Amino acid sequence: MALFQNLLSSISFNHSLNLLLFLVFLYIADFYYKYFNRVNKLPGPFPLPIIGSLWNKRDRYNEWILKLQRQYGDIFEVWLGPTRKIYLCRAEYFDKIHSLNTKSKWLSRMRATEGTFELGMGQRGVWLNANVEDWKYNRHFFNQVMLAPGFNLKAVNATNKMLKDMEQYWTMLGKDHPIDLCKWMGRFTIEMVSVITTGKRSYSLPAYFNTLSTKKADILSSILEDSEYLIKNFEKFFSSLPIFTIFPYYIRHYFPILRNLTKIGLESRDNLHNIFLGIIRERRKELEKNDCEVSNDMLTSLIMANTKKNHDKDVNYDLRPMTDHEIMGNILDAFLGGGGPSTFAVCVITHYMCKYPKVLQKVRQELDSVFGNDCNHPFTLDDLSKLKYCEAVINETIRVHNAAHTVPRENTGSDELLGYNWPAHSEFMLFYEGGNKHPDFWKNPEDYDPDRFMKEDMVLKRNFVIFGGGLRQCPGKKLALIWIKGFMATFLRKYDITLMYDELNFKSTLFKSYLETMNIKISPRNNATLYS
Ligand code: HEM
Repeated sequence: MALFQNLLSSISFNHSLNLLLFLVFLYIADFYYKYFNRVNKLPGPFPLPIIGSLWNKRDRYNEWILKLQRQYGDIFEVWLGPTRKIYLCRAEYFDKIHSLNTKSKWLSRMRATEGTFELGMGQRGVWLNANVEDWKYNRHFFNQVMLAPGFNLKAVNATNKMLKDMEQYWTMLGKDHPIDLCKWMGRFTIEMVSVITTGKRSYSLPAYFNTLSTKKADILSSILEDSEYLIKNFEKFFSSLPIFTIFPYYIRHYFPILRNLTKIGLESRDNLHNIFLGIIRERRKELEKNDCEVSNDMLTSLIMANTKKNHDKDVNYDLRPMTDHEIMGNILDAFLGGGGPSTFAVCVITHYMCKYPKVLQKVRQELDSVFGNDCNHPFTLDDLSKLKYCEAVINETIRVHNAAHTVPRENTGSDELLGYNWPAHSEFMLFYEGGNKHPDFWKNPEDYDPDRFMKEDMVLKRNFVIFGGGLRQCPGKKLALIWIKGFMATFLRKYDITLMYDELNFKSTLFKSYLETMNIKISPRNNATLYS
C-alpha cells in the first residue's frame, strides 16, 4: 500500500497529462480500428468517438432518422457512442425478423445490459427480458390472458366506466377549465391497466381531479394517497429507464446527478415491487381460502395458470405455474407498454380532429349513424367493430405520428439478413415510421388523409406496420383499439374541442415519440356550426 502511495506521489502533473493523452489516444485508436474493420460496412454519418453519429443530429430523433433514410436509403448505420445500430426502414426488410417461427434467431429485443437487470426488468416479464426462452414462457401467459374469451367484453365495460368517470370530472372542473388531455389520458390508461391486470381500480382519475379542484372526489383520502404514491413511483421508474439502459454501472452509481437519478430509479423499483408483490400474495390467499369464483383479470389468470385449480381444458400441464416475481414482471410490463403509445394516439387524434374539420365531420357522421341521437349510450364491442372510418383515422394518425416509431431487435445467433451475414448480437432498429412514410408505397406520405385506409389497397396493407409483427408483436393491440375508439365514441360525438396551442409540440427519443402536455377546452357539441 505504502509502495503504491509513494508511486502515486512521484507522478508529476506532466506525467499524468501524458498518461491521460495516451489513454485518450488508445480509446480513439480502438474506436476507429473497430469502425474500419466492422463487418458489412453500410453508409451512415461518420462517427466520432464518444458521441458516435449524434453530432449530426439537429432535429427530433424520429425526424433525424427520416432525414438519414432520405440521404442513405432504407438500410444504414448509426453509431450511438461505441455501439453500432443498423436501421431498417422498409416493411419488406422486417419480414425475416417478424417471423412466426419459435426457433427464429430474431426473437431477442436487445442485448442484455446489467442496468436492465438492476432495474428488475432484464430477468423477468416480456418487454426487456434478456433470456429468449424465459421470454417465451412469460409471453405465453401474457397472450393467454389477452386472448381469453371475455377479455374484450371486460375491457369494453371498464373503458365505458372510466371514460364516463373522466367526463364527470371534466364537467365538475367547469367549461373554462383547461384540460391537459395528455395527463388525463395517462391517468385513464393507468386505471384501465390496473383493472385489467389486478381487477381493482387504481383511483388515479379522482386522485388527479383532487389536485386540480377545490371540490373533492368522494373517495377515501387514504385510497387517493395510495394511488398518488403508485403513480409517482411509476413516473420515477419510467423516467429512470434510459439511465439504466444507457450508462454503465460505475457511471450510473458514482457520477454526480446520474447518481441521484439512479437512486430514485432503485427506490421506485423497490416501492413498485413491494406494492405488486403485496397484491399478488393477498390474491393468492384469497384464492386459496375461497376455492373461489375466479375473476378474469390478469393477476388471477396468471396465479391460476397451470395449477391444479385451473380446470380450463386448454391448460398445458407441461408448463409450471408462475412465481410471484414472474407474475409481477408481466403486470409491470402491461403498465409499461400500455399507457404511453395509447395516450399519444388519443392526443394526436384529438389534435388532427381540430385541425381537419372535414375529417371530424365524417367521424361524427359515422358515430351518429351507429349511435343515433343518444349521446350517453355506452358503446358495445359490436358498435366499435362498425366504426370503419374511425379505424381509418386511427391508422392514419399513428402512421403519421407513431409513438413506437422504432423497435429494437438483435439476432441471438449468426444469420443472413438482406444479403449480409450478421454475427450474433448485431443490433437492429426497425424504423416503422420510415416504412409507413415510404414514398415508393405511400402517395404524398406527409399528408394527413384517413381516406387512404378506406380502400382495399393491398400495397398499403403490406407496407403498414404500427404494432410490430411476428411473435413479438404488440400483445395490447386489441386493447389499445378499444380505448382509442371508445374515446372517440364518447367524446367526439358529444363535445366540440378547442386546442389551446398552435403546434403539436411532441418530443422524440431513440424509440418513442411522446407529449408532455396538451391543453384543450371542451363544450357541448354544436351541430349547427358543424354541418353549416
Ligand atoms: C396505440 C397503442 C400501442 C402501440 C402503437 C403499440 C406498439 C407496440 C410495438 C410497435 C411493439 C413492439 C412490437 C415488435 O417488437 O414487433 C409493442 C410491444 C409491446 N406492447 Fe404495445 N402498443 C400499443 C399499446 C399497448 C397496450 C395497450 C399494451 C398493454 C397491454 C401494450 C403492451 C405491449 C407489450 C407488453 C409489448 C412487448 C411485447 C414483447 O416484447 O413481447 N401495448 N407495442
